[in-house]
Amino acid sequence: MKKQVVVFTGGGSAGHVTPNIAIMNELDPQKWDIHYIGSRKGIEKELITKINIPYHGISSGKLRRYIDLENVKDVFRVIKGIMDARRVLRKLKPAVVFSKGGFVTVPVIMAAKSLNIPVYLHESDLTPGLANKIAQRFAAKIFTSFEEAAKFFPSTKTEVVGSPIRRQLFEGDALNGRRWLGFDVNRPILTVMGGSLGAKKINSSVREALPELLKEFQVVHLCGKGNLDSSLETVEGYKQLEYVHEELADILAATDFVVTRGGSNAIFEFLSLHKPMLIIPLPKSQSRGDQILNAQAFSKKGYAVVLEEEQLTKETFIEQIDYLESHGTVIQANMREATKTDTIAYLVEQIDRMHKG
Ligand SMILES: CC(=O)N[C@H]1[C@@H](OP(=O)(O)OP(=O)(O)OC[C@H]2O[C@@H](n3ccc(=O)[nH]c3=O)[C@H](O)[C@@H]2O)O[C@H](CO)[C@@H](O)[C@@H]1O
Repeated sequence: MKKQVVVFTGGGSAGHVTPNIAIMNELDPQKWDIHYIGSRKGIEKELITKINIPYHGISSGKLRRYIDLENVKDVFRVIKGIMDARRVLRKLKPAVVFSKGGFVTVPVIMAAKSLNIPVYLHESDLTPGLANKIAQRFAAKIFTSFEEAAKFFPSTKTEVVGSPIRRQLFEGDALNGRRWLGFDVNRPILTVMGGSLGAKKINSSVREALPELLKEFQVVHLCGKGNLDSSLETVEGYKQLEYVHEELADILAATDFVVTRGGSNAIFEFLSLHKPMLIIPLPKSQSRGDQILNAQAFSKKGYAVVLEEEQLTKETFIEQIDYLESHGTVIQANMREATKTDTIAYLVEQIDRMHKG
C-alpha cells in the first residue's frame, strides 16, 4: 500500500488541538504520513512538535467580530496565510485536510479548496465558531460533538459524531495519580481545570475558598501558564500546575469531582470519565457565549451543575461544590446513560476512506 498524506489543522487554544492529536494517534502509520499546519507561535506548535509530527507554521490573523485597526493588518496576514498554506499543500499533496477550528484554519481551508483538496471539519461547540462558520461552505463533510450543533450546518454534509477523546485518558491509574501528586490515598480529590489557558477568576475563587475546600478535599489546580501562586507552594493537599500533558490521565483517574470552564473537549472528557462537574462557563463579556450554551446543554441532561461567572463568589462556589458532592451519585448515573459512540474510530474510518492506495 502506498503511503498518502493527511494534513491536520487547528489552533489558538488546546481545545482546537487535543482532538486532532486523539485522531492522529490512531491513524495507521503504514497508510498515512501525517502533517500539521498551524500558526507560527500558537499553543498548537508546542503540542504538535512535542509528539514529533512535522509542523508547518503559517502566517495567521485573528478574526474579530468588532471593528479594529488590527483588522486591516489581519486581512493581509490571512492573505499571506493562504499563500503560505498553498505552498505547503502543493508540496504535500494530501488526500484530505482535517480541520478542528480556530482562526489559523481559515487560510488553510481556503488554500485547500483552491487546490481541490477535500476538507473535513469538526465543530466541538454547541454553536459554530467564526472560523468554522466561514469554513463550512468549503468543507466536504462537517462533524459535530453536540446533537444541537447540527442545525447550524447544511444537513446534506453534516453528521453528529461526538467528541474525539484521546484514548490515553481512559487508561489512567488512580494510585499512580495520587502518588505523582504526593496526595494521601484516602481523601477525595477535587480537580480544577480552568480551560487550557487558565481562568483568572476561577483561579482566585479557588484560592480564596482553599481553607474550606481542604477540609473536605485534596485539590489539584490546573491554573494555566504564568498563573502559579508561589505563596501557596507549601500548602498540604493543594497541588497547582500550569498545564499537564500525559500525567492528566492518572490525575483524572484519581479525581472524584471536577470544577471546569465550559470548553467542549474538557466537558466531554469528564462526561466520558463519569466525573461529576461544576461548570463555570466563560462569560459573554469575554467570548461569544458558546461555553454558556455548552454548559446549559450539559446541565439539562443532568451531567453538570452550572455556576455563571457573574454569580461566582467564595460563598456560591462552596455552596455549589457542596451540592455537587451530595448529587454526585445521581450525576454519575445520568452520565452512564449518555450515548456512547466510538468517535475516534468513526473519524479514522472516514479519513481512511479518502486513502486512494
Ligand atoms: C477560551 C476559549 O476560547 N475556549 C474555547 C477552547 O477551549 P480550550 O482550549 O480551553 O479547550 P477545551 O476545554 O475544549 O479543551 C482543553 C483541552 O486541553 C486539555 N488539557 C487542559 C489542561 C491541562 O493541563 N492539560 C490538558 O491536556 C484537556 O484535556 C482538553 O482536551 O476551545 C473549545 C473547543 O472549541 C471551546 O469550547 C472553548 O470555548
